[in-house]
Amino acid sequence: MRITEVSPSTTTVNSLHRSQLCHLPWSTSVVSWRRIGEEYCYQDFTVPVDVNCKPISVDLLRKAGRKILLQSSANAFKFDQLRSNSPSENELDLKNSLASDNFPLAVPGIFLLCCAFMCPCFRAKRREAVEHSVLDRHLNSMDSISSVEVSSASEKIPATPLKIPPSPSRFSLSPQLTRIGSVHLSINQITKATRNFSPSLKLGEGGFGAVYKAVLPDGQVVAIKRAKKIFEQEEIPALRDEFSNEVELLAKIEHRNLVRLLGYTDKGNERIIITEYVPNGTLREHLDGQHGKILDFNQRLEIAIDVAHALTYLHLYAEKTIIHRDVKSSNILLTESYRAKVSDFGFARTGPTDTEQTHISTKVKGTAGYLDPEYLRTYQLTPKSDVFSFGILLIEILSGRRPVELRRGIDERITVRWAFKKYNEGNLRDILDPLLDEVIDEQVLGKILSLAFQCAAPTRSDRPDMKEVGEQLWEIRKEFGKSLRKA
Ligand SMILES: Nc1ncnc2c1ncn2[C@@H]1O[C@H](COP(=O)(O)OP(=O)(O)OP(=O)(O)O)[C@@H](O)[C@H]1O
Repeated sequence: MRITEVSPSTTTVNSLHRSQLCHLPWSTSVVSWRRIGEEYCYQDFTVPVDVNCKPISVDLLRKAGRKILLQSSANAFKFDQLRSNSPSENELDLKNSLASDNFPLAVPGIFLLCCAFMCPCFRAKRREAVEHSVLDRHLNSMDSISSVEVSSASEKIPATPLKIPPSPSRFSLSPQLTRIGSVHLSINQITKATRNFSPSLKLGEGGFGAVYKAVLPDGQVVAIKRAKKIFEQEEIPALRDEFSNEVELLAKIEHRNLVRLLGYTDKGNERIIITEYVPNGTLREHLDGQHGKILDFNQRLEIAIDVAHALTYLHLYAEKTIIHRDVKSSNILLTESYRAKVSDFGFARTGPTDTEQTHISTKVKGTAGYLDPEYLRTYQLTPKSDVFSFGILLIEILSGRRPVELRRGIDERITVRWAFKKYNEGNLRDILDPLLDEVIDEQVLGKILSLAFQCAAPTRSDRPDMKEVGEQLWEIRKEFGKSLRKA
Protein backbone atom coordinates (compact mmCIF):
# COMPACT_ATOMS: atom_id res chain seq x y z
CA MET A 1 0.00 0.00 0.00
CA ARG A 2 1.51 3.25 -1.07
CA ILE A 3 0.28 6.38 0.63
CA THR A 4 0.56 9.38 -1.58
CA GLU A 5 -1.16 11.87 0.61
CA VAL A 6 -2.94 11.85 3.93
CA SER A 7 -4.87 14.85 5.10
CA PRO A 8 -5.10 15.99 8.71
CA SER A 9 -8.69 14.75 8.81
CA THR A 10 -7.74 11.16 8.10
CA THR A 11 -5.24 11.03 10.92
CA THR A 12 -7.30 12.40 13.77
CA VAL A 13 -6.05 9.98 16.34
CA ASN A 14 -7.50 10.73 19.74
CA SER A 15 -5.34 12.97 21.86
CA LEU A 16 -4.91 10.56 24.74
CA HIS A 17 -3.27 8.03 22.51
CA ARG A 18 -1.28 10.61 20.71
CA SER A 19 0.17 12.10 23.83
CA GLN A 20 0.92 8.69 25.28
CA LEU A 21 2.78 7.78 22.17
CA CYS A 22 4.69 11.03 22.06
CA HIS A 23 6.02 10.70 25.52
CA LEU A 24 6.75 7.04 25.80
CA PRO A 25 9.94 5.54 24.56
CA TRP A 26 9.47 3.06 21.76
CA SER A 27 9.71 0.03 23.99
CA THR A 28 7.28 1.27 26.57
CA SER A 29 4.79 2.38 24.01
CA VAL A 30 4.65 -0.96 22.29
CA VAL A 31 4.71 -3.03 25.44
CA SER A 32 2.20 -0.93 27.32
CA TRP A 33 -0.15 -0.72 24.43
CA ARG A 34 -0.21 -4.43 24.30
CA ARG A 35 -0.39 -4.94 28.06
CA ILE A 36 -3.57 -2.91 28.38
CA GLY A 37 -5.04 -4.89 25.56
CA GLU A 38 -5.02 -2.14 22.96
CA GLU A 39 -5.31 -3.31 19.41
CA TYR A 40 -4.32 0.11 18.26
CA CYS A 41 -0.62 0.78 17.98
CA TYR A 42 1.62 3.44 16.60
CA GLN A 43 1.86 1.67 13.29
CA ASP A 44 -1.83 2.19 12.69
CA PHE A 45 -1.94 5.95 12.40
CA THR A 46 -3.73 5.92 9.13
CA VAL A 47 -6.97 4.94 10.80
CA PRO A 48 -8.87 7.61 12.72
CA VAL A 49 -9.98 6.17 16.05
CA ASP A 50 -12.31 7.25 18.82
CA VAL A 51 -11.55 7.11 22.53
CA ASN A 52 -12.19 3.41 22.52
CA CYS A 53 -9.67 2.93 19.75
CA LYS A 54 -12.44 2.12 17.28
CA PRO A 55 -12.00 3.45 13.76
CA ILE A 56 -14.45 6.34 13.44
CA SER A 57 -14.62 6.67 9.72
CA VAL A 58 -12.75 5.89 6.62
CA ASP A 59 -14.27 8.59 4.49
CA LEU A 60 -14.85 8.16 0.83
CA LEU A 61 -13.39 4.98 -0.42
CA ARG A 62 -13.06 4.98 -4.11
CA LYS A 63 -11.45 2.37 -6.16
CA ALA A 64 -10.14 3.12 -9.62
CA GLY A 65 -8.12 0.30 -11.13
CA ARG A 66 -5.40 -0.51 -8.65
CA LYS A 67 -5.90 2.72 -6.79
CA ILE A 68 -7.77 3.40 -3.59
CA LEU A 69 -8.46 6.97 -2.65
CA LEU A 70 -9.17 7.80 0.93
CA GLN A 71 -11.12 11.03 0.85
CA SER A 72 -13.04 13.26 3.14
CA SER A 73 -16.54 13.99 4.38
CA ALA A 74 -19.76 13.63 2.44
CA ASN A 75 -19.59 10.09 1.16
CA ALA A 76 -18.51 8.74 4.49
CA PHE A 77 -17.62 5.10 4.44
CA LYS A 78 -18.17 3.80 7.92
CA PHE A 79 -16.25 1.00 9.47
CA ASP A 80 -19.52 -0.53 10.60
CA GLN A 81 -20.85 -0.44 7.07
CA LEU A 82 -17.88 -2.46 6.03
CA ARG A 83 -18.95 -5.07 8.49
CA SER A 84 -22.62 -5.23 7.61
CA ASN A 85 -22.78 -4.77 3.85
CA SER A 86 -22.53 -7.69 1.60
CA PRO A 87 -19.13 -7.15 0.14
CA SER A 88 -17.64 -7.48 -3.27
CA GLU A 89 -14.43 -9.44 -3.54
CA ASN A 90 -12.26 -6.41 -3.04
CA GLU A 91 -14.42 -5.00 -0.32
CA LEU A 92 -14.26 -8.33 1.44
CA ASP A 93 -10.50 -8.16 1.67
CA LEU A 94 -10.70 -4.57 2.71
CA LYS A 95 -13.27 -5.48 5.32
CA ASN A 96 -11.02 -8.17 6.70
CA SER A 97 -8.13 -5.77 6.78
CA LEU A 98 -10.04 -3.15 8.66
CA ALA A 99 -11.90 -5.47 10.91
CA SER A 100 -8.86 -7.36 11.91
CA ASP A 101 -6.09 -4.88 11.85
CA ASN A 102 -7.49 -1.36 11.97
CA PHE A 103 -5.58 -0.72 8.81
CA PRO A 104 -7.17 0.68 5.66
CA LEU A 105 -5.95 -1.80 3.17
CA ALA A 106 -7.10 -2.97 -0.20
CA VAL A 107 -6.13 -6.52 -0.94
CA PRO A 108 -7.67 -7.36 -4.21
CA GLY A 109 -7.02 -10.69 -4.98
CA ILE A 110 -8.09 -14.09 -5.65
CA PHE A 111 -6.92 -13.75 -9.21
CA LEU A 112 -3.49 -12.54 -8.19
CA LEU A 113 -3.31 -15.07 -5.42
CA CYS A 114 -3.95 -17.77 -7.97
CA CYS A 115 -1.16 -16.29 -10.07
CA ALA A 116 1.11 -16.45 -7.07
CA PHE A 117 0.33 -20.14 -6.66
CA MET A 118 0.70 -20.93 -10.30
CA CYS A 119 3.70 -18.76 -11.07
CA PRO A 120 6.39 -20.95 -12.60
CA CYS A 121 9.01 -19.59 -10.24
CA PHE A 122 7.20 -21.31 -7.42
CA ARG A 123 7.34 -24.61 -9.19
CA ALA A 124 11.06 -24.45 -9.76
CA LYS A 125 13.22 -27.06 -8.14
CA ARG A 126 13.53 -25.75 -4.67
CA ARG A 127 13.60 -27.38 -1.29
CA GLU A 128 10.16 -28.23 0.01
CA ALA A 129 10.66 -26.15 3.12
CA VAL A 130 11.62 -23.17 1.05
CA GLU A 131 8.60 -23.64 -1.15
CA HIS A 132 6.25 -23.71 1.81
CA SER A 133 7.83 -20.68 3.35
CA VAL A 134 7.79 -18.76 0.13
CA LEU A 135 4.17 -19.57 -0.47
CA ASP A 136 3.33 -18.59 3.07
CA ARG A 137 5.00 -15.30 2.53
CA HIS A 138 2.99 -14.62 -0.57
CA LEU A 139 -0.19 -15.56 1.14
CA ASN A 140 0.72 -13.31 4.00
CA SER A 141 1.87 -10.36 2.08
CA MET A 142 0.00 -7.31 1.03
CA ASP A 143 2.73 -6.02 -1.27
CA SER A 144 2.87 -9.08 -3.42
CA ILE A 145 -0.85 -8.98 -3.98
CA SER A 146 -1.25 -5.37 -4.85
CA SER A 147 0.29 -2.04 -4.22
CA VAL A 148 -2.36 0.61 -3.82
CA GLU A 149 -2.32 4.30 -3.26
CA VAL A 150 -4.13 6.06 -0.49
CA SER A 151 -4.71 9.73 -0.68
CA SER A 152 -7.08 12.35 0.57
CA ALA A 153 -8.78 15.27 -1.03
CA SER A 154 -7.51 17.83 1.42
CA GLU A 155 -4.19 19.50 0.80
CA LYS A 156 -4.12 21.30 4.11
CA ILE A 157 -0.92 21.16 6.06
CA PRO A 158 -1.16 21.94 9.75
CA ALA A 159 0.37 25.12 11.04
CA THR A 160 3.89 24.75 12.33
CA PRO A 161 5.79 27.07 14.63
CA LEU A 162 8.69 26.94 12.22
CA LYS A 163 8.95 28.78 8.96
CA ILE A 164 7.45 27.04 5.97
CA PRO A 165 9.20 27.95 2.73
CA PRO A 166 6.92 30.23 0.68
CA SER A 167 6.81 27.72 -2.11
CA PRO A 168 7.69 24.22 -0.93
CA SER A 169 10.76 22.94 -2.65
CA ARG A 170 8.78 20.74 -4.98
CA PHE A 171 10.61 20.28 -8.20
CA SER A 172 9.70 21.48 -11.59
CA LEU A 173 11.44 20.63 -14.79
CA SER A 174 14.01 23.22 -15.61
CA PRO A 175 15.25 23.91 -19.14
CA GLN A 176 18.75 22.64 -18.30
CA LEU A 177 17.35 19.18 -17.76
CA THR A 178 17.20 18.53 -21.46
CA ARG A 179 20.98 18.36 -21.30
CA ILE A 180 21.30 15.89 -18.45
CA GLY A 181 22.18 12.23 -18.76
CA SER A 182 24.40 10.43 -21.18
CA VAL A 183 21.66 8.81 -23.21
CA HIS A 184 19.65 10.91 -25.64
CA LEU A 185 16.92 9.04 -27.42
CA SER A 186 13.87 10.07 -29.38
CA ILE A 187 10.51 8.46 -28.66
CA ASN A 188 10.94 6.47 -31.88
CA GLN A 189 14.29 5.13 -30.74
CA ILE A 190 12.85 4.24 -27.35
CA THR A 191 9.91 2.48 -29.00
CA LYS A 192 12.34 0.50 -31.12
CA ALA A 193 14.63 -0.36 -28.20
CA THR A 194 11.68 -1.69 -26.18
CA ARG A 195 10.14 -3.42 -29.21
CA ASN A 196 7.15 -1.15 -28.91
CA PHE A 197 7.02 -1.60 -25.14
CA SER A 198 6.74 -5.34 -25.52
CA PRO A 199 5.29 -7.15 -22.49
CA SER A 200 8.16 -9.63 -22.83
CA LEU A 201 10.59 -6.85 -21.89
CA LYS A 202 8.51 -5.56 -19.01
CA LEU A 203 10.42 -5.70 -15.72
CA GLY A 204 7.61 -4.59 -13.49
CA GLU A 205 5.13 -1.88 -12.75
CA GLY A 206 4.89 0.70 -9.98
CA GLY A 207 2.70 3.63 -9.08
CA PHE A 208 4.28 5.79 -11.76
CA GLY A 209 4.13 3.35 -14.62
CA ALA A 210 5.71 0.33 -16.23
CA VAL A 211 9.44 -0.42 -16.42
CA TYR A 212 11.01 -2.13 -19.45
CA LYS A 213 14.40 -3.56 -20.18
CA ALA A 214 15.94 -2.27 -23.39
CA VAL A 215 19.16 -2.72 -25.33
CA LEU A 216 20.40 0.46 -27.00
CA PRO A 217 22.04 0.41 -30.44
CA ASP A 218 25.48 0.64 -28.77
CA GLY A 219 24.71 -2.52 -26.77
CA GLN A 220 24.11 -0.72 -23.47
CA VAL A 221 21.34 -2.34 -21.41
CA VAL A 222 19.02 0.16 -19.72
CA ALA A 223 15.77 0.31 -17.79
CA ILE A 224 13.04 2.44 -19.35
CA LYS A 225 10.35 3.74 -17.04
CA ARG A 226 7.26 4.89 -18.89
CA ALA A 227 4.60 6.94 -17.14
CA LYS A 228 1.22 5.33 -17.37
CA LYS A 229 -1.27 6.95 -19.67
CA ILE A 230 -3.28 9.43 -17.75
CA PHE A 231 -7.00 8.98 -17.94
CA GLU A 232 -8.22 11.07 -15.07
CA GLN A 233 -7.63 14.78 -15.19
CA GLU A 234 -6.92 15.03 -11.46
CA GLU A 235 -4.08 12.55 -11.71
CA ILE A 236 -2.03 14.69 -14.08
CA PRO A 237 -0.40 17.03 -11.53
CA ALA A 238 0.55 14.15 -9.23
CA LEU A 239 2.12 12.08 -11.99
CA ARG A 240 3.90 15.10 -13.46
CA ASP A 241 5.23 15.88 -10.01
CA GLU A 242 6.47 12.34 -9.58
CA PHE A 243 8.17 12.48 -12.96
CA SER A 244 9.88 15.80 -12.40
CA ASN A 245 10.91 14.75 -8.89
CA GLU A 246 12.53 11.64 -10.15
CA VAL A 247 14.33 13.35 -13.02
CA GLU A 248 15.58 16.36 -11.10
CA LEU A 249 16.82 14.26 -8.23
CA LEU A 250 18.38 11.44 -10.18
CA ALA A 251 20.14 13.96 -12.38
CA LYS A 252 22.11 15.29 -9.44
CA ILE A 253 23.10 11.97 -8.02
CA GLU A 254 26.06 9.77 -8.61
CA HIS A 255 26.67 7.07 -6.06
CA ARG A 256 27.29 3.37 -6.55
CA ASN A 257 24.36 2.49 -4.30
CA LEU A 258 21.86 4.71 -6.08
CA VAL A 259 20.30 3.94 -9.45
CA ARG A 260 21.86 6.20 -12.06
CA LEU A 261 19.80 8.37 -14.40
CA LEU A 262 20.90 8.13 -18.01
CA GLY A 263 18.31 10.26 -19.77
CA TYR A 264 14.70 11.26 -19.99
CA THR A 265 12.03 12.35 -22.43
CA ASP A 266 8.99 14.49 -21.77
CA LYS A 267 7.17 14.95 -25.04
CA GLY A 268 3.43 15.17 -25.60
CA ASN A 269 1.73 12.48 -23.64
CA GLU A 270 4.92 10.46 -23.10
CA ARG A 271 7.13 10.83 -20.06
CA ILE A 272 9.99 8.41 -19.96
CA ILE A 273 12.97 7.99 -17.66
CA ILE A 274 16.01 5.99 -18.72
CA THR A 275 18.13 4.62 -15.89
CA GLU A 276 20.88 2.09 -15.50
CA TYR A 277 19.58 -1.46 -15.60
CA VAL A 278 20.08 -3.38 -12.37
CA PRO A 279 19.94 -7.02 -13.35
CA ASN A 280 19.17 -9.05 -10.26
CA GLY A 281 15.65 -8.08 -9.21
CA THR A 282 14.43 -6.41 -6.04
CA LEU A 283 15.41 -7.20 -2.47
CA ARG A 284 11.80 -8.21 -1.77
CA GLU A 285 11.89 -10.78 -4.55
CA HIS A 286 15.07 -12.26 -3.05
CA LEU A 287 13.56 -12.38 0.43
CA ASP A 288 10.63 -14.20 -1.11
CA GLY A 289 12.98 -16.75 -2.64
CA GLN A 290 11.83 -15.85 -6.14
CA HIS A 291 15.38 -16.01 -7.47
CA GLY A 292 16.07 -19.50 -6.15
CA LYS A 293 19.04 -18.89 -3.90
CA ILE A 294 18.28 -17.52 -0.44
CA LEU A 295 20.32 -14.51 0.68
CA ASP A 296 22.76 -15.50 3.42
CA PHE A 297 23.31 -13.42 6.54
CA ASN A 298 26.46 -11.75 5.26
CA GLN A 299 24.74 -10.74 2.03
CA ARG A 300 21.87 -9.30 4.04
CA LEU A 301 24.29 -7.30 6.16
CA GLU A 302 26.06 -5.96 3.08
CA ILE A 303 22.78 -4.99 1.48
CA ALA A 304 21.80 -3.13 4.67
CA ILE A 305 25.18 -1.34 4.65
CA ASP A 306 24.77 -0.38 0.99
CA VAL A 307 21.34 1.08 1.65
CA ALA A 308 22.67 2.95 4.69
CA HIS A 309 25.47 4.40 2.54
CA ALA A 310 23.01 5.44 -0.18
CA LEU A 311 20.79 7.20 2.34
CA THR A 312 23.75 8.82 4.10
CA TYR A 313 24.82 10.21 0.76
CA LEU A 314 21.33 11.59 0.07
CA HIS A 315 21.03 13.11 3.53
CA LEU A 316 24.51 14.53 3.89
CA TYR A 317 26.57 14.65 0.77
CA ALA A 318 24.28 15.36 -2.16
CA GLU A 319 24.13 18.98 -3.34
CA LYS A 320 21.11 19.47 -1.05
CA THR A 321 19.69 17.22 1.65
CA ILE A 322 17.46 14.73 -0.12
CA ILE A 323 14.83 12.72 1.73
CA HIS A 324 13.86 9.61 -0.23
CA ARG A 325 10.48 9.07 1.48
CA ASP A 326 9.89 5.63 -0.01
CA VAL A 327 12.61 3.38 1.37
CA LYS A 328 11.29 -0.19 1.09
CA SER A 329 12.45 -3.58 -0.07
CA SER A 330 10.79 -3.33 -3.49
CA ASN A 331 12.77 -0.15 -4.14
CA ILE A 332 16.09 -1.84 -3.45
CA LEU A 333 17.52 -3.37 -6.61
CA LEU A 334 20.34 -5.89 -6.54
CA THR A 335 23.31 -6.32 -8.86
CA GLU A 336 24.68 -9.68 -9.91
CA SER A 337 27.13 -9.53 -7.01
CA TYR A 338 24.27 -8.75 -4.60
CA ARG A 339 25.21 -5.11 -4.05
CA ALA A 340 22.20 -2.91 -3.42
CA LYS A 341 21.06 0.15 -5.33
CA VAL A 342 18.25 2.34 -4.04
CA SER A 343 15.76 3.30 -6.75
CA ASP A 344 12.47 5.14 -7.22
CA PHE A 345 12.84 8.81 -6.41
CA GLY A 346 9.25 9.67 -7.30
CA PHE A 347 8.44 10.79 -3.76
CA ALA A 348 11.82 12.24 -2.85
CA ARG A 349 12.11 15.83 -1.67
CA THR A 350 14.83 18.18 -0.66
CA GLY A 351 15.07 18.61 3.09
CA PRO A 352 15.33 21.83 5.08
CA THR A 353 17.56 24.33 3.31
CA ASP A 354 17.67 26.96 6.03
CA THR A 355 20.12 26.06 8.81
CA GLU A 356 17.54 27.15 11.38
CA GLN A 357 14.91 24.87 9.96
CA THR A 358 14.66 21.42 11.50
CA HIS A 359 12.07 20.03 9.12
CA ILE A 360 9.84 20.79 6.18
CA SER A 361 6.07 20.62 6.43
CA THR A 362 4.52 18.62 3.70
CA LYS A 363 1.81 16.18 2.78
CA VAL A 364 2.45 12.62 3.83
CA LYS A 365 3.76 10.31 1.13
CA GLY A 366 5.27 6.89 1.40
CA THR A 367 4.31 3.27 1.83
CA ALA A 368 2.21 1.93 4.67
CA GLY A 369 4.22 -0.06 7.14
CA TYR A 370 7.38 1.95 6.44
CA LEU A 371 5.93 5.38 7.23
CA ASP A 372 7.39 7.40 10.07
CA PRO A 373 4.56 7.84 12.62
CA GLU A 374 5.83 11.23 13.71
CA TYR A 375 5.76 12.52 10.13
CA LEU A 376 2.32 11.02 9.71
CA ARG A 377 1.11 12.82 12.81
CA THR A 378 2.83 16.18 12.41
CA TYR A 379 3.46 16.45 8.66
CA GLN A 380 7.01 17.38 9.56
CA LEU A 381 9.46 15.67 7.27
CA THR A 382 13.13 15.22 8.14
CA PRO A 383 15.80 12.74 7.08
CA LYS A 384 14.85 10.78 10.20
CA SER A 385 11.73 9.63 8.36
CA ASP A 386 14.04 7.66 6.08
CA VAL A 387 15.80 6.35 9.18
CA PHE A 388 12.48 5.03 10.47
CA SER A 389 11.78 3.28 7.15
CA PHE A 390 15.30 1.89 7.22
CA GLY A 391 14.66 0.41 10.69
CA ILE A 392 11.57 -1.33 9.36
CA LEU A 393 13.55 -2.49 6.33
CA LEU A 394 16.30 -3.89 8.55
CA ILE A 395 13.79 -6.00 10.45
CA GLU A 396 12.39 -7.14 7.11
CA ILE A 397 15.89 -8.11 5.92
CA LEU A 398 16.52 -10.12 9.09
CA SER A 399 13.14 -11.76 9.40
CA GLY A 400 12.14 -12.05 5.76
CA ARG A 401 8.69 -10.80 6.80
CA ARG A 402 6.99 -7.79 5.27
CA PRO A 403 6.27 -4.87 7.60
CA VAL A 404 2.59 -5.81 7.65
CA GLU A 405 1.56 -9.44 7.26
CA LEU A 406 -2.21 -9.52 7.18
CA ARG A 407 -2.71 -13.22 7.08
CA ARG A 408 -0.80 -13.94 10.24
CA GLY A 409 -2.33 -14.14 13.70
CA ILE A 410 -3.21 -10.84 15.32
CA ASP A 411 -0.01 -10.78 17.43
CA GLU A 412 2.20 -11.16 14.41
CA ARG A 413 0.68 -8.80 11.88
CA ILE A 414 2.81 -5.77 12.55
CA THR A 415 6.28 -7.22 12.13
CA VAL A 416 8.13 -4.59 14.17
CA ARG A 417 5.80 -5.12 17.09
CA TRP A 418 6.09 -8.90 16.86
CA ALA A 419 9.89 -8.72 16.56
CA PHE A 420 10.18 -6.35 19.50
CA LYS A 421 8.16 -8.66 21.72
CA LYS A 422 10.39 -11.58 20.78
CA TYR A 423 13.44 -9.42 21.42
CA ASN A 424 12.19 -8.43 24.87
CA GLU A 425 11.51 -12.06 25.71
CA GLY A 426 15.07 -12.93 24.69
CA ASN A 427 13.91 -15.06 21.76
CA LEU A 428 16.17 -13.38 19.23
CA ARG A 429 16.57 -16.37 16.97
CA ASP A 430 12.80 -16.63 16.50
CA ILE A 431 12.98 -13.33 14.64
CA LEU A 432 15.45 -14.62 12.08
CA ASP A 433 14.21 -15.66 8.67
CA PRO A 434 13.49 -19.43 8.87
CA LEU A 435 14.97 -19.76 5.38
CA LEU A 436 18.40 -18.83 6.76
CA ASP A 437 20.09 -22.06 7.72
CA GLU A 438 23.02 -20.44 9.51
CA VAL A 439 23.64 -20.14 13.22
CA ILE A 440 24.17 -16.45 13.90
CA ASP A 441 26.13 -15.29 16.93
CA GLU A 442 23.62 -14.09 19.53
CA GLN A 443 25.59 -10.91 20.28
CA VAL A 444 25.71 -9.93 16.63
CA LEU A 445 22.02 -10.59 16.31
CA GLY A 446 21.27 -8.59 19.46
CA LYS A 447 23.25 -5.60 18.19
CA ILE A 448 21.68 -5.48 14.78
CA LEU A 449 18.16 -5.89 16.16
CA SER A 450 18.78 -3.21 18.75
CA LEU A 451 19.95 -0.89 15.97
CA ALA A 452 16.84 -1.66 13.92
CA PHE A 453 14.56 -0.83 16.88
CA GLN A 454 16.43 2.42 17.53
CA CYS A 455 15.93 3.42 13.89
CA ALA A 456 12.23 2.57 14.16
CA ALA A 457 11.74 4.60 17.35
CA PRO A 458 8.39 6.44 17.23
CA THR A 459 10.02 9.77 18.02
CA ARG A 460 12.62 11.07 15.61
CA SER A 461 14.91 12.44 18.32
CA ASP A 462 15.41 8.86 19.54
CA ARG A 463 16.62 7.69 16.14
CA PRO A 464 20.28 7.77 15.12
CA ASP A 465 21.18 9.53 11.90
CA MET A 466 21.93 7.52 8.80
CA LYS A 467 25.68 8.02 8.97
CA GLU A 468 25.79 6.60 12.47
CA VAL A 469 23.63 3.69 11.37
CA GLY A 470 26.09 2.88 8.56
CA GLU A 471 29.01 3.02 10.98
CA GLN A 472 27.29 0.75 13.47
CA LEU A 473 26.39 -1.73 10.75
CA TRP A 474 29.99 -1.76 9.62
CA GLU A 475 31.12 -2.62 13.16
CA ILE A 476 28.47 -5.32 13.41
CA ARG A 477 29.70 -6.80 10.15
CA LYS A 478 33.27 -6.90 11.47
CA GLU A 479 32.05 -8.63 14.61
CA PHE A 480 30.08 -11.10 12.50
CA GLY A 481 33.25 -11.89 10.54
CA LYS A 482 35.14 -12.53 13.78
CA SER A 483 32.36 -14.75 15.12
CA LEU A 484 32.59 -16.86 11.95
CA ARG A 485 36.35 -17.27 12.35
CA LYS A 486 35.92 -18.32 16.01
CA ALA A 487 33.29 -20.91 15.19
N1 LIG B 1 16.62 0.25 -12.98
C1 LIG B 1 15.97 -0.91 -12.94
N2 LIG B 1 16.58 -2.05 -13.31
C2 LIG B 1 15.92 -3.23 -13.27
N3 LIG B 1 14.64 -3.38 -12.87
C3 LIG B 1 13.97 -2.28 -12.49
C4 LIG B 1 14.59 -0.99 -12.50
N4 LIG B 1 13.70 -0.08 -12.04
C5 LIG B 1 12.58 -0.77 -11.77
N5 LIG B 1 12.72 -2.08 -12.03
C6 LIG B 1 11.70 -3.13 -11.87
O1 LIG B 1 10.43 -2.56 -12.14
C7 LIG B 1 9.56 -2.70 -11.01
C8 LIG B 1 8.72 -1.45 -10.87
O2 LIG B 1 9.56 -0.39 -10.42
P1 LIG B 1 9.00 0.99 -9.91
O3 LIG B 1 10.12 1.72 -9.30
O4 LIG B 1 8.30 1.67 -11.02
O5 LIG B 1 7.86 0.58 -8.92
P2 LIG B 1 7.83 -0.01 -7.43
O6 LIG B 1 8.83 0.72 -6.60
O7 LIG B 1 7.92 -1.49 -7.47
O8 LIG B 1 6.34 0.36 -7.00
P3 LIG B 1 5.80 1.76 -6.49
O9 LIG B 1 6.29 2.80 -7.46
O10 LIG B 1 4.31 1.59 -6.52
O11 LIG B 1 6.39 1.93 -5.14
C9 LIG B 1 10.50 -2.95 -9.83
O12 LIG B 1 9.87 -3.69 -8.83
C10 LIG B 1 11.65 -3.70 -10.48
O13 LIG B 1 11.33 -5.08 -10.55
